[in-house]
Amino acid sequence: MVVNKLLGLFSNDLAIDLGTANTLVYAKGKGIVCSEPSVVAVQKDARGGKRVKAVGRVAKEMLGRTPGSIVAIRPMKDGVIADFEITEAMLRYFIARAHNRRKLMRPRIVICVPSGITEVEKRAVRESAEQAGAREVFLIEEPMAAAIGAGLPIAEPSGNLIVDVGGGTTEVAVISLSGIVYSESVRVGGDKMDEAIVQHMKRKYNLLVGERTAEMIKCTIGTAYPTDEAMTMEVKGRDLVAGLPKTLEVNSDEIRDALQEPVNVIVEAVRTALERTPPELSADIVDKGIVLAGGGALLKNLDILLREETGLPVLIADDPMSAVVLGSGATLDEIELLREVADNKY
Ligand SMILES: Nc1ncnc2c1ncn2[C@@H]1O[C@H](COP(=O)(O)OP(=O)(O)OP(=O)(O)O)[C@@H](O)[C@H]1O
Repeated sequence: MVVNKLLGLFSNDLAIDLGTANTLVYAKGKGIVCSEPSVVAVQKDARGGKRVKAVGRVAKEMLGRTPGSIVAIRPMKDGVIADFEITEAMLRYFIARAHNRRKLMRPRIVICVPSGITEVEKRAVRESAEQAGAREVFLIEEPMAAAIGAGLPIAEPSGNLIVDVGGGTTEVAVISLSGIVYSESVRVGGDKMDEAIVQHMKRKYNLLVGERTAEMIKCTIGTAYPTDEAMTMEVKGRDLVAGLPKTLEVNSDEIRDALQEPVNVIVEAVRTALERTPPELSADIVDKGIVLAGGGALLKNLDILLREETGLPVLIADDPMSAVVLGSGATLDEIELLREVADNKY
């Protein structure tokens, strides 16, 4: 135990939740050392070359606010790498940050990937991490990491249903005996909810709002199921007819209607998982209920809606946004667990 602790102190192994919305890094022996939006601001020069100007929170501030020569990019889209080069630059930056920019031995890295991604996409993630300096790369499927991070007894011969609602994807998985018995990944998550709010503002008010404003509306007054009292907030955007900045008030009922379509896709994915779960494991889930993780789990009353729709108890993980990185971080301390749950097809 003491030896393990000491090894942890000197090791530079990392676990990374490379998410569509946020990237979290866990360093062995230290815990979460970095949690930043997955955004990179790139400056283009006259010859078409690209230079990374900012990464993370600073780059997210620039989204939708950049002059012509700078672009703020989200290199991950729908849970997968949309821009390989920028993802690699982002990973390199986060790895350096996690190590306080000290050049140490090349780390062993555990990276979480959505369960629905193809072998080609997996190879892209693996190569990105290798290019960014990893000595050895292990891939773990997000719902497995989320289940470990949420403290579910994944190794027991008993069914656990985990729903991880991220920015780009929602992963629904039934886990038993350290394996995924059934999984469903839909490319709908927080981003699609933001898009639905942008569309609603355009359609109903002729008001153009940016994705950051839409996200703020969702996090402030967005709900999946009616609340006791309606909430309101002021929203600023650009009037599409007059072309001028405008402020107006929106309420939680209309935002709930706007969110209905993406939220229903999530509910349907959970229903499908329940229908396809082997009966013995279904019986376990009836007792233990559904566990929600990922930032989308924080959408108000999503747990209540799922409870109404399935008749099952629904719990939200203690720290839903960190569940995936905490779960993958835990595998750095338990090499046996890592070998059991990692995708070792390479
Ligand atoms: N209070 C809140 N209410 C609703 N949504 C929220 C809240 N807080 C965060 N979110 C949403 O959670 C999403 C980010 O969650 P998370 O960090 O788990 O995703 P990710 O891991 O980056 O994505 P993916 O798993 O798809 O790769 C964003 O869409 C964000 O807007």
